[in-house]
Amino acid sequence: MADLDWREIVYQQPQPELGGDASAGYGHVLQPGVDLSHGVALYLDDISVSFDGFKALNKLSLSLDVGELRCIIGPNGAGKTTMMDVITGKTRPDAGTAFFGQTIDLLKLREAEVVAAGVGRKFQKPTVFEDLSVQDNLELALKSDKRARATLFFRLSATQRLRVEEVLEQIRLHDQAGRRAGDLSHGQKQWLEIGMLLMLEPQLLLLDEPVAGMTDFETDRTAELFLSLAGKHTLMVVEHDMEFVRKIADKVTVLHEGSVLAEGSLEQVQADERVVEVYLGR
Ligand SMILES: Nc1ncnc2c1ncn2[C@@H]1O[C@H](COP(=O)(O)OP(=O)(O)OP(=O)(O)O)[C@@H](O)[C@H]1O
Repeated sequence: MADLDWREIVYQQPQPELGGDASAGYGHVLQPGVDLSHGVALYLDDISVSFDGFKALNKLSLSLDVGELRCIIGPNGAGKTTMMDVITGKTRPDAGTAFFGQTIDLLKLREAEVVAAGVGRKFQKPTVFEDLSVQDNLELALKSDKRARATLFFRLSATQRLRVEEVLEQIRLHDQAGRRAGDLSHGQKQWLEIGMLLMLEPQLLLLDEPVAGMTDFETDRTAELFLSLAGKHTLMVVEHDMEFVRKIADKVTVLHEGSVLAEGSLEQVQADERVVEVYLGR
């Protein structure tokens, strides 16, 4: 026992009941990594969600490979936000299956548990702590993570500092570390919020309209950032800006009326008559 690193002991713990009580203490938060051994990061099958009889999702099936950067497009009301709500535990579907990796049944987890399992979600509007510096925002993200709190307890502050530096480089705000977050541009705030998610080292990142309101320069920088994150993380990007999608997309999924209408390269889906009809018909 004495030869073992404490962190190894923690992360090798047997799988706790993932559907267990979020307040159950460290037994709950010390989850082993998501099992990505079969190359699938996210698996949704036959998901349906109804709001007062209206089907926001209608037998939606979709899967993302590990490290993939998937763009999700579709007209207003297609069900994109609802799909992210299902993945993150905000909305429970009436039917269907949703797995994160091989073993984590997302439909049994609460929102905080989904985050702890390694799913980060970025909403459209940036929500950084405006009065804190860029660096403090990143540190705060780490401190709010229960896994990190466990490591803090064991004084791994050097590791944390290193992580902050790494993320500052990734989001290209290293020369802005001491700046008040409220004084950043809109795009920089978005990057900072993405950085706050990255502090928790999520396997899967869900990004909702990340370039809305950005300048062309910021949009290009965001494309570079996402391309650099792909491979290390699995990314699901919901976006209406087709120029941005063109810059980053490998595979594109088109949602319409709560189901997958088409899937393929951007060129393939844009050439699909059903897709053209859905967009032009509005
Ligand atoms: N809580 C709710 N109650 C009732 N209807 C809802 C609710 N949430 C979503 N809807 C409806 O479900 C459908 C899908 O909405 P959703 O927000 O998922 O679409 P979307 O593809 O994200 O659209 P947008 O591109 O406009 O953000 C819409 O018709 C919406 O009005």
